[in-house]
Amino acid sequence: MYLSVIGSGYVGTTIAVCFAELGHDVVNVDIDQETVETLNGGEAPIHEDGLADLVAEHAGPNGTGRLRATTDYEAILETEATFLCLPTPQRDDGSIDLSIMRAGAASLGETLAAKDDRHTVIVKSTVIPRSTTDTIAPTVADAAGKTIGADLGVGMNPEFLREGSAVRDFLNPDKVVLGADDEQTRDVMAAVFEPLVERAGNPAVVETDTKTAEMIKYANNGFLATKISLINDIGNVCKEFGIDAYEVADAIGLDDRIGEQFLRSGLGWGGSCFPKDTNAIIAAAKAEGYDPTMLEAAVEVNEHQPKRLLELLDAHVDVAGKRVAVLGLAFKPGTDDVRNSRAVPVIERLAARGAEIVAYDPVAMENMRALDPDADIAYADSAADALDRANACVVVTDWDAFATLDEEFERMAEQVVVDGRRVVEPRRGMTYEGLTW
Ligand SMILES: NC(=O)C1=CN([C@@H]2O[C@H](COP(=O)(O)OP(=O)(O)OC[C@H]3O[C@@H](n4cnc5c(N)ncnc54)[C@H](O)[C@@H]3O)[C@@H](O)[C@H]2O)C=CC1
Ligand SMILES: O=C(O)[C@H]1O[C@H](OP(=O)(O)OP(=O)(O)OC[C@H]2O[C@@H](n3ccc(=O)[nH]c3=O)[C@H](O)[C@@H]2O)[C@H](O)[C@@H](O)[C@@H]1O
Repeated sequence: MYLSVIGSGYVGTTIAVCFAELGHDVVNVDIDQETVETLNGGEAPIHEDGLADLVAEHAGPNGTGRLRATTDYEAILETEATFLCLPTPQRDDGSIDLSIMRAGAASLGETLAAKDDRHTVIVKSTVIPRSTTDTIAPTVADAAGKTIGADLGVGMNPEFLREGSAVRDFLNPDKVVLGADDEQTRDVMAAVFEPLVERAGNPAVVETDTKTAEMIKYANNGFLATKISLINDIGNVCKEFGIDAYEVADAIGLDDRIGEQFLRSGLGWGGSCFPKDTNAIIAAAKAEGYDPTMLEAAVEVNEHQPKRLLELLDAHVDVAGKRVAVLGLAFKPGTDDVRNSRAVPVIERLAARGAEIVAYDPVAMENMRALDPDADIAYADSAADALDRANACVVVTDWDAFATLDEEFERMAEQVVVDGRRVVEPRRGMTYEGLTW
């Protein structure tokens, strides 16, 4: 099929190149000229394992030609279905901001006004229940001067990929959720995903309506975020008793009703989605008159973890005027994304204490510098350089590279290490504190 994907970020680029890999022809529409030129040059605009090879294979001068990018929405006219992969950030009050989705939907509708045959729009972005039917579909239809159902189908297909394993996750899903409110749209969505379902060994295909598909996404993220906050809450209890929360987690993970994944207690969750999606569904539920206590508690525990890390540091070092090494800036290993990274509140608290901050991350330093250009942070070329003459070290991201550090700690003025991610091996002469172990 000939598909269009609006938005070429972590999700849009990943699904566009994977759809090309699956045999579809794809045009990626983005407003960012640099992103478009990077893709058309056969290079990946984001750092994701396996993405660069697929982009080189399908886009650019030496590619199959199945993927191209443009800033021109008109390119959508020749396609059969369009995925909307636009940002759905949070407002200051935590509620979802659909303004970018509405802008993209309006541009899409204006373009579709010139199309004669039926077109299918598939919302990929994470949107609160009823957004597709009450906001996005009407915006497209009004701008196109078309009728939902007759000449316009609008469906919802939530995405579950994780950053750092985006390509692998998309090509090996545990489920494909097809949210549609009419059979014709559902059939088009099933046809789009048919090559993926076949290649991925027949994962579950969940066919439902659009608002249920929207909710499945929030429930998925809400459950995962709450699972992490629960193991962090239990981890904080363990710490008070001098118990290793990881030993406890290993044991309870053997119960297949709990499962061993997402039991790594520590600094908690960051990223572009868990924070905004938990806040968005909380705000949406409250607007409907229900107060989701558990989800609110998950957010509260998560916000507490950076504070606990600094309390452990304070117990060993008064960092005022002292050099503190921050190891890790990305919100998790395997990505250069710093959106809502736990490094941000940790660095804020260190700065508030008057510490001299020197940070290192294998790939995310440029993004952190761009996120907060005025921050008084020195950036080191290596973990060893960050540790040089430091009076303390806090570990924020569980990069594998930090697990092998050993004699580098000799360069510290004082070997005080507070580990937020259970990644550093304690060594002789080191004052080591684990956040929940
Ligand atoms: N990042 C992730 O791991 C996942 C994100 N999602 C959801 O997918 C959606 C997109 O997220 P990301 O890909 O992370 O966003 P992103 O910020 O990485 O990419 C968004 C892209 O849209 C482009 N854009 C903005 N306005 C536009 C417009 N009017 N027309 C065309 N392009 C426009 C931007 O230039 C950017 O390239 C969000 O709703 C997010 O919650 C869902 C699953 C995973
Ligand atoms: O909607 C999204 O954007 C995505 O959000 C998460 O994916 P992602 O945020 O990329 O990364 P995760 O691997 O889920 O980690 C999220 C955060 O939880 C933290 N985490 C994860 C696992 C764990 O055991 N403990 C823990 O603290 C990580 O450090 C990270 O800060 C979900 O896992 C994806 O399924 C979803 O599609």
